[in-house]
Amino acid sequence: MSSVLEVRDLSVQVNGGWIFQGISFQLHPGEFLAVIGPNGAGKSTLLRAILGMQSNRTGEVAGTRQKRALGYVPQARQVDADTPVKVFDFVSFGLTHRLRPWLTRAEKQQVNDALEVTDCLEFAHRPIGKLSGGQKQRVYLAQVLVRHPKVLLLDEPTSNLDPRAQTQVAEIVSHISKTRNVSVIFVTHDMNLAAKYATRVLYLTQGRHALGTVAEVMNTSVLSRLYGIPIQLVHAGTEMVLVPQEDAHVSV
Ligand SMILES: Nc1ncnc2c1ncn2[C@@H]1O[C@H](COP(=O)(O)OP(=O)(O)OP(=O)(O)O)[C@@H](O)[C@H]1O
Repeated sequence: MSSVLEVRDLSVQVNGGWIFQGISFQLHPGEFLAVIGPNGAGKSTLLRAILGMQSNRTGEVAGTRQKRALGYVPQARQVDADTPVKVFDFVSFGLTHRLRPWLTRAEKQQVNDALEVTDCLEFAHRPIGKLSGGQKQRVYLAQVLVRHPKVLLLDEPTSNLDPRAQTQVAEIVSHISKTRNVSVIFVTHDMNLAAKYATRVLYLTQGRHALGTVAEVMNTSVLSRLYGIPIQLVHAGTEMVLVPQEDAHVSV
């Protein structure tokens, strides 16, 4: 199967230290790659490096000649509560070559399609500033989907959302990935969310990384190597929790 994106030996160095080093992977159509790791591990830096927005990058990114093939939603986008722009118009700003003040019938259909697949139709004519955090995340997703990207790069689209809204966003992204063959790079802190939806996981921490299926990466030996200390992976019901070895006696 041909890949839509190929990352070869990607490294970023800042102030003489490596944020990450030698990351290589191929992303296939419809794949859902979760990038996980603690604060400051370099997850956002990795997305920026893939997009060519990061200085001090070495390595290569191939397979995406057209910029619009990449749909990027950066971390923590902010829209002022008083912003009067209606959701429909906000999503239409994502259309390429939107230089005219009107939309063609085909463009309106594109916007409606993006609103529908992200479950935003019911508030399409409300001001975006008045929406909840989860609703806004879906609108940001719709704004990039309107261009029919081949790859979605989503930087923590579920942070600061309650569990129900997190699941709703992840379900929508997973559905788009499966039904439209869109590849996804989904940054999250939440390894349980990653384990539920990802076909592969890239775990970053302390300049080290591991890439593979959930079972290949989310295990005691790989995590202990990444963190450089013995780590136990404790299963608490349906959830996984990382426990440093000295605290492994903690009952859950
Ligand atoms: N251009 C730069 N100049 C200086 N430091 C940088 C630069 N780019 C990234 N960094 C540093 O790289 C590290 C990784 O940051 P990054 O935001 O990628 O981590 P993250 O895993 O996304 O964190 P979080 O989960 O908190 O969002 C941080 O220590 C950050 O300060």
